[in-house]
Amino acid sequence: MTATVAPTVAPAVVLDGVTRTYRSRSGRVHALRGVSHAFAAGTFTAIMGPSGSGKSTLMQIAAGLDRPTGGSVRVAGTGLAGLNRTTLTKLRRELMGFVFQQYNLLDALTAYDNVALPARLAGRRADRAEVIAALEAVGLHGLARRRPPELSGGQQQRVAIARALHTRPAVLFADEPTGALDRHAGREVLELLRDLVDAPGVHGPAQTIVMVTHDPLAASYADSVLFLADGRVVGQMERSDPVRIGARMAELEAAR
Ligand SMILES: Nc1ncnc2c1ncn2[C@@H]1O[C@H](COP(=O)(O)OP(=O)(O)OP(=O)(O)O)[C@@H](O)[C@H]1O
Repeated sequence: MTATVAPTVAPAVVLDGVTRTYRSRSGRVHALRGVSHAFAAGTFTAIMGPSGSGKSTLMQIAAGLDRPTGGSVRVAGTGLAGLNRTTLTKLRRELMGFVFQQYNLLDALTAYDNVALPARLAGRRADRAEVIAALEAVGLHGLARRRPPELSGGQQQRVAIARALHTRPAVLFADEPTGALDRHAGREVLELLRDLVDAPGVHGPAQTIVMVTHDPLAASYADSVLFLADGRVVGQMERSDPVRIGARMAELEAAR
């Protein structure tokens, strides 16, 4: 009998024993105390935890925006340690996309030009078909000529997602992407993120997403939720509902 071996896909992001210590006036702050985790390619992970648990630090380090005090980070097979700033910036542009609570769009530019901007800043010509494809992927093709003030908050966030996707990143980092949106617009953005992982045929290869959030509803769209407390991973929950996720968060808050 032949054993069936599941195909192994290299993880998009691997953190191995990552520590981060900040020096402050009141002494040392251990923001991360040894975090190891592999974010599988083509999966959507939410990072949750009480305020100050290390979520932003983890995201910054995974994205090469900050360096760990100890341990290592690999993104799409490349170790970030020892890369100089220029190489790291290039790697970030090529491998990573970012979406934040604030959309960070330029009001003077159309949606199309906002999406094309990163390629232009990198000295490349933005491919028209690819920009349109990115806008189509977020459901905004018909609004390509509008400027951000002529779009709703949810539509603006979708432009920001299209801008992040345009470079076809190996991993999309999202920091509270629905934090500034009302519930309805927030759900639409979360459904879009979910679709990017579920429907690779429509949008290109299955997207890897790492999202920091305080919102159990947002986390319920992820394949798994990684819980942090006091700089450590204290649990992981496979795709779950907002009530269970919220209950786990309440336990962590109560234990502080
Ligand atoms: N630049 C810094 N200098 C000193 N301490 C810092 C710095 N950045 C973060 N910290 C500390 O590191 C710890 C983790 O912070 P971090 O911002 O990663 O937490 P978080 O889980 O993202 O919090 P929040 O949910 O409030 O955004 C906190 O105690 C914070 O005060």
